[in-house]
Amino acid sequence: MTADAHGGSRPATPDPAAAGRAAIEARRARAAVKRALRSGQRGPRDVAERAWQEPGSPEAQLRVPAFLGSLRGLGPVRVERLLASLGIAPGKRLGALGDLQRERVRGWLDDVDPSRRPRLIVLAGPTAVGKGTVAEYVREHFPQIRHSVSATTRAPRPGEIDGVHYAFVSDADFDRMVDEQEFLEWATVHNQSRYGTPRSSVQAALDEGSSVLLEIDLQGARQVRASFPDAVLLFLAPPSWDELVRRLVGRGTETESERERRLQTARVELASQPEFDATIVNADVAEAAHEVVERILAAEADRGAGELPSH
Ligand SMILES: Nc1ncnc2c1ncn2[C@@H]1O[C@H](COP(=O)(O)OP(=O)(O)OP(=O)(O)O)[C@@H](O)[C@H]1O
Ligand SMILES: Nc1nc2c(ncn2[C@@H]2O[C@H](COP(=O)(O)O)[C@@H](O)[C@H]2O)c(=O)[nH]1
Repeated sequence: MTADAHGGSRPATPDPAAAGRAAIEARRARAAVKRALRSGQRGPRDVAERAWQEPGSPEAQLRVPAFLGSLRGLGPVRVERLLASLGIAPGKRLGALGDLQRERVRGWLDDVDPSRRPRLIVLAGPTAVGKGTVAEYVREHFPQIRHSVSATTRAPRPGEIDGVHYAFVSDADFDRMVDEQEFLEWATVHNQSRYGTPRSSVQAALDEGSSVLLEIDLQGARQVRASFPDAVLLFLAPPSWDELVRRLVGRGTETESERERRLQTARVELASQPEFDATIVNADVAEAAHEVVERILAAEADRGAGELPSH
């Protein structure tokens, strides 16, 4: 609103050029969602859930026929029949579906690809090998894969955001979370700080049909292996020891003594590679991230991950 000559207010003058630019941008964003669906880079379940969680998103603005028509093997005739059987009008946007229609879409998507099951994926490896960097690439390029946000008692590094990179908690809070069995696994890492994977958010993501990536240490990986035999354990290895040290020093976030402590743990972690389902060498971030995703997709197509047992 802007003030008028009489001190009142009136709606801001519409700016047709700005509105036109916004419309073009929105169209582009919807086209990107359709491309990702067509290429398999994003799954239909992920797109639908995003549409229902974020009403303003490009996913929510996508019309249902455009959404369905982007799935492999669905031509216009099958889309029309499907819309009729799901009781959805052709002009409807994905985000505007009612609860019953959403349930019908979910059920149909589950039937379409019953072989695909969400999996718990562990990405472990020595300090500074690039776990966080590779996980970030996966997060940016493959949003259908969820990432668990761990709780930790260590202090945030510059630029780290509470709730995004970690939930930074006090020792007392961590004790309480352990007592209340809130962690799916937890460990004291590098003999210094405690880190744990929250059980409830991981279970929620699996329930929504998404695989979940846990970026955790070797002790955590072993606990996951023991509790969830279906989990896939990936080991990220450096091209060489010298390169690992270069990356640790280059990151510049630890003191000399902290680096020494981390490198001691790294030797133990490197020796544990045979315990993992696969080793991926992180020479190039994009290549390593694509290999991680290929392993996840192969595991999803392989067999189901059951409910998380309570322990
Ligand atoms: N393929 C790569 N080539 C060169 N540098 C890389 C590569 N991958 C990661 N790095 C760099 O290595 C450093 C460590 O990466 P990152 O912090 O992701 O490691 P990490 O395994 O998560 O470490 P930590 O376990 O200590 O948290 C960063 O400076 C990052 O930019
Ligand atoms: N067992 C767990 N290990 C975790 C978890 N979250 C992170 N980590 C690992 O800790 C080290 C150090 O991390 P940094 O951020 O302080 O450099 C690294 O190996 C992480 O993978 C967790 O929830 N459980």
